[in-house]
Amino acid sequence: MVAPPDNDVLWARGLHYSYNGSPALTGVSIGVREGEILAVTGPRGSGKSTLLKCLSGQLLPDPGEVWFNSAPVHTLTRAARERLRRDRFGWIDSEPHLVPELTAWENAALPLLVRGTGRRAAKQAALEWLERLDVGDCARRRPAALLQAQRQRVAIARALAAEPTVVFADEPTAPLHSADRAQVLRTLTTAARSHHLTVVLATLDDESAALADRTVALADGRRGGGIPFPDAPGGEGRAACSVSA
Ligand SMILES: Nc1ncnc2c1ncn2[C@@H]1O[C@H](COP(=O)(O)OP(=O)(O)OP(=O)(O)O)[C@@H](O)[C@H]1O
Repeated sequence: MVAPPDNDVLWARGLHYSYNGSPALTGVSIGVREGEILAVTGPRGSGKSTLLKCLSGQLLPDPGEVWFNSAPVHTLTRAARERLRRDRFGWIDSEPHLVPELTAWENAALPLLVRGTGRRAAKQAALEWLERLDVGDCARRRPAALLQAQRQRVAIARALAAEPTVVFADEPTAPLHSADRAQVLRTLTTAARSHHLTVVLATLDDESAALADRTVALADGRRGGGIPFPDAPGGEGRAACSVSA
């Protein structure tokens, strides 16, 4: 096993993953640099979600290696991977999946509370993020009393309030209308830049991908190629793409 390059917070090599014998990833390698926003694009079924789940330790590649800093995620026990996800990673799904019995602020504070942060500090962090995401006035309501778009904003606040090292966002604006989509994505990317978070964003939509520093395209579980941005001559900067298959 060879450790990843120093400037990659996440690094994966030769990822394969199959669901009941049906291949979803076939030899994807990728490096994600600290503090960058990386968009993973590709049509439905191309393997974006599976890649994010392998990178975040939810799924174990077979075969393949995933490293988070100097930790070989693919060799960690299930309990160690769960700790890593709880303490260092945030996850935003295309559906909000909130706890129905808890209010919006309690949902947003949940990862901090689980991690042992005091209730007052956790509440304050949750309320700040709910405000930033324009759902501060929903803080005391339960999910059933919220619109789907409001619930999704609460789920995004929940991922960011815990100040993870890496945020995995799997089509995070899918339940939002297009006007909301741009605003929420901008909030997410601005927050990532100001808090120096690394973001891996799976998206079907070119507008969302354009907010990223780099884009990696998947097709049929393999690398499709990076989409060059106009302001990145020579394939460097925003267009540089370290995925290979
Ligand atoms: N739980 C599962 N069980 C069986 N097959 C699955 C499962 N999840 C994904 N797949 C299959 O794996 C392949 C890759 O799916 P994946 O969800 O990773 O792609 P995706 O690019 O994220 O697609 P989408 O945009 O629709 O979410 C697809 O063929 C999909 O049908």
